[in-house]
Amino acid sequence: MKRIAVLPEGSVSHEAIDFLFDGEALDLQHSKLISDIFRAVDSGSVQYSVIPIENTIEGSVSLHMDWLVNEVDIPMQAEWVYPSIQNVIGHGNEFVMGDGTYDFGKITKILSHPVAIPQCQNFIRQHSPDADLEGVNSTAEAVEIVKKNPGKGWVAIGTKLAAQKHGLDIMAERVTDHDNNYTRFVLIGHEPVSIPREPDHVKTSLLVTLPEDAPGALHQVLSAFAWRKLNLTRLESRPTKKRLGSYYFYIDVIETVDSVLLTAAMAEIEALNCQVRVLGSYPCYTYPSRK
Ligand SMILES: O=C(O)C(=O)C[C@]1(C(=O)O)C=C[C@@H](O)C=C1
Repeated sequence: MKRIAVLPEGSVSHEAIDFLFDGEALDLQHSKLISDIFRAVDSGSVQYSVIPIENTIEGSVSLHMDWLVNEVDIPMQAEWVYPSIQNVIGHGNEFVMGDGTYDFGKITKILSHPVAIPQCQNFIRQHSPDADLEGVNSTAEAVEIVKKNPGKGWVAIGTKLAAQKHGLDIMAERVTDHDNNYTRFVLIGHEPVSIPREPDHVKTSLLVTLPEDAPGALHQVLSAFAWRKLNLTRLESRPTKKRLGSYYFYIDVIETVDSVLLTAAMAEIEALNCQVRVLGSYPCYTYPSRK
């Protein structure tokens, strides 16, 4: 049975890993902190860890991308996209009105993961503009905190799974600003992983650092992919954190790392005095396609 570190029961990450393995029995080690989830592979307590890296509404989960690059050296072994369906969860009796609907104006505090709160801005602005907003370690933790604090007017933004686990009410369903709210997850680990279905495609993630003061260097890097007709699906700059104005480029390519074309492109980029680090070459799965 695969041992996998993941955020607490009822988190979006938990729902997402169950989807990836399609009901396969897994030995899930739930941890409260994403930092512990990153470290779990290196400490040997698990084979793989589940890391959310990008969201449709919020974009990159920068903290997690930075951890992948700066804090650990663990390859990505699979990527999948899963819907982040967020709901308002609370002790319904604190807010219920005579007609059975909820008075969201009575909400004093909304707790959730800092990435989930901005996904629901419109709902919050419209229904509970005066509520305090508090970011916690996961959507599941937010639901647990609300459960333990009845009578205070607190609600959480989280999954139905978490509401069920803690016996709380779903006061409003699907409250994200856009229906197509998906999160991209990666599985990191030192060994390739077997997943019980065919991937949609294979991708390689590269981290490219340009030489200093080299005008046109990024253009030349991109040309190495372009003239080989290699399909890039992500290009993002992040600060190297070494000095202001110094960046690395995070590049995803739809190709396996050992393909002739990508090997040649990487050699060309290195010949430009760029540093190239392979963060992983892995199968990708898209919800809900099940090949
Ligand atoms: O808090 C959770 O439920 C998580 O799985 C974490 C996380 C994230 O870090 O992006 C995952 C997806 C959600 O959209 C919001 C939060």
